[in-house]
Amino acid sequence: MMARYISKTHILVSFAFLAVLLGTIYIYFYSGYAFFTSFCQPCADNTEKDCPDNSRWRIGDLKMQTSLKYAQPSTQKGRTDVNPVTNWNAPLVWEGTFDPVVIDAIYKKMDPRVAVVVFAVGKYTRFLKGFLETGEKHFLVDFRVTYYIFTDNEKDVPKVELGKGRKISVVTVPSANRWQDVVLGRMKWATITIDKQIRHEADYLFMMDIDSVFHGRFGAESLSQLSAVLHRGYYKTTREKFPYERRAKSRAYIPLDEGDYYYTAAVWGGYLEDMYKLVRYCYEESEVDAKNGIEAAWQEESHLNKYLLYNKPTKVLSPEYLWSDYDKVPADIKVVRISQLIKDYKEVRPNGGN
Ligand SMILES: CC(=O)N[C@H]1[C@@H](OP(=O)(O)OP(=O)(O)OC[C@H]2O[C@@H](n3ccc(=O)[nH]c3=O)[C@H](O)[C@@H]2O)O[C@H](CO)[C@H](O)[C@@H]1O
Ligand SMILES: [Mn+2]
Repeated sequence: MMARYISKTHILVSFAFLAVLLGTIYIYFYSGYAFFTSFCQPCADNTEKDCPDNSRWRIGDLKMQTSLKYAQPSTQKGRTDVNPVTNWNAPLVWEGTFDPVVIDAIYKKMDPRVAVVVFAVGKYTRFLKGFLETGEKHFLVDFRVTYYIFTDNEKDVPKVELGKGRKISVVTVPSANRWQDVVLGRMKWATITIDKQIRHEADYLFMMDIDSVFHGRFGAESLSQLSAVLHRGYYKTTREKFPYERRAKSRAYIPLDEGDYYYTAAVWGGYLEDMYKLVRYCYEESEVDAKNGIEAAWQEESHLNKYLLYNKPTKVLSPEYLWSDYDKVPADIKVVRISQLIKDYKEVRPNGGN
């Protein structure tokens, strides 16, 4: 009787042990596989050796030191003239929706390596000095920043004094005859260079136009997995007026009755691998368009807007994060953090036009 009882228990325990063992083996292999595919998939040649672990830096616990002094946040008072949240519950960042003291205290603990990709091809090298000098005053001050300057003219890259932990890295790219080829070429050369170099050196990446000057704080409040900026020209416009690509033949096509916002392609940022995926998407989609004999209305900006409609950004930045000297500053823009310069399009671009 006792022997039979023991053997029953024994069998049960053995089964349980076997189940746990098989489960563990399955989870180990399955999640190992999922992990492998999730971070190696974005690599161009899909080989393991070219896939460094860029999951190291993530916006993590929002920890802050003790004894930091700052104004108490209110549950009642805040911006009421603008909407500080999207309908998918992501922050929409405006002056007055964050406390720089708190944000800096939190994000400096995380200390990401930030890459800024800018192109200065042809006559656009003239914008480098102003961009870099003002960037040093206002852009992620005290953070680790590397400006990747893509140019066809290395000798026109100015010497600019950089803060501690900040660098310039020059990448040579070919000249172009059409400005459209430069703006679309950005997606191609950025894809290649992120793949080869930048992903080994950075955790976070911004893509920016060079024809701009910083005027105010552009800080860690802008960081998230994927952050996009509202285009200053369309942030109060109904969706059918957005300058999305409207021809169904293009991969960037968006129908008139769809759309959240119109985002600019002149400032966008995110975790390195998320940005890599998006930059590469814009490159590949524009290649498909080219094969079909079409170029999207606003080049990579059209593809970017298509992507962000169906893959929502985790933070939306107000037009404070890219204004333009062409436009008067309205009352709801309390701070112009960075602004596009007025330029003579005909003179500065290889094939004129705007
Ligand atoms: C505010 C905004 O929405 N900007 C977009 C708008 O820019 P813009 O009209 O401001 O275009 P742009 O002339 O600044 O060109 C975009 C960027 O490409 C680079 N560049 C361009 C031409 C050239 O000969 N050499 C050179 O280096 C440079 O970094 C420049 O800042 O339309 C472009 C093309 O559709 C892009 O989508 C821009 O992001
Ligand atoms: Mn521009």
